[in-house]
Amino acid sequence: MEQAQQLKLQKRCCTVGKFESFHRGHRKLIETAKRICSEIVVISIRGLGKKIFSEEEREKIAESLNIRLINVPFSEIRNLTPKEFMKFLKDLGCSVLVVGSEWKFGKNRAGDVNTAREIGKSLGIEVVSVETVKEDSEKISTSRILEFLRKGKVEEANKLLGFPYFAVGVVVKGKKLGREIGFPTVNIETQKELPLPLGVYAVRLYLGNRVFDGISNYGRAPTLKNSNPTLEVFIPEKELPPVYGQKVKVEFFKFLRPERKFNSVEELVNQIKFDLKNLREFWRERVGRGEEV
Ligand SMILES: Cc1cc2nc3c(=O)[nH]c(=O)nc-3n(C[C@H](O)[C@H](O)[C@H](O)COP(=O)(O)O)c2cc1C
Ligand SMILES: Nc1ncnc2c1ncn2[C@@H]1O[C@H](COP(=O)(O)OP(=O)(O)O)[C@@H](O)[C@H]1O
Repeated sequence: MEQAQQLKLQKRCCTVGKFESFHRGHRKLIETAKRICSEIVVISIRGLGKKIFSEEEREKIAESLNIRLINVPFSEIRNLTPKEFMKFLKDLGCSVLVVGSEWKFGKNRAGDVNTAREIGKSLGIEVVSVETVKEDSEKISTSRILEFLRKGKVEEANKLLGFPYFAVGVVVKGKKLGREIGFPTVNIETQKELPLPLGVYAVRLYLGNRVFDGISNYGRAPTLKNSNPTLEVFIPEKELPPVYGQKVKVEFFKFLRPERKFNSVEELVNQIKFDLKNLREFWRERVGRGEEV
């Protein structure tokens, strides 16, 4: 084996932060770490800031990135001085620390990358800093992504994330009214409250090892039900197998329109037909732009 490769195999790269969303900034850190180390540990400080994924969803992302995710409550580390914090990393077996250039750490955020480098020398931890990843001259952050999601700006949020925003949930029984009006939907109980405005979205449904393009209504269905906000997905031109109790994933691509209360079922049906036209248009444009289908 080549010597450089052998050295890489012995190294454990660690990276520290909230890591709520694994956005493009976070992923640049992980990619940098993967070039240096064979093992990557993401030390995720919990209990700070805004959330856009459930814990299980974050674990799924970590799995897909082939990294080890260690969740550490903020209360456990909040009083550690920079020196104590670096010692904590050493005890976790970190030989390299990969962080963003603006990273601050330790009690009262007293330490920065230079402090880490200095302390790291005596502990045998190499510190690698990564330049801030920006979009439109502004740092990519989970709170920026959340702002976009809250406004229904799904495409903008996805651009910062670097992957489609998604929700995992379990298929539950609906009222079966959808079937009566010609649009049977899969009703999904999500693990988190969606930060999205109530309305209609272009989505992709992952069911076992099958993937379906679909349209979802996230809302109360005020025309027929007036329920608590529920995520429902209709798959055009496909008959789905019975899936109650199954875990599914829904990826969001575009907000098509806000949810409305219609005066009659006929009006609702006509609107859904129009939504389906818009959905087809959306996928066509996406293919036209050369984005993956
Ligand atoms: C694409 C789509 C858009 C919808 N938009 C609305 C809407 O704007 N307002 C509304 O009251 N119901 C709307 N619905 C209907 C309800 O979301 C729901 O499908 C219906 O009440 C059936 O519920 P069930 O699955 O419990 O039977 C829409 C459904 C679909 C598939
Ligand atoms: N846009 C970015 N570009 C580069 N590194 C980033 C970016 N955002 C966060 N990081 C780094 O990722 C690690 C985790 O940061 P985190 O606390 O999750 O940041 P945020 O909440 O701003 O997304 C830190 O080392 C931080 O410096």
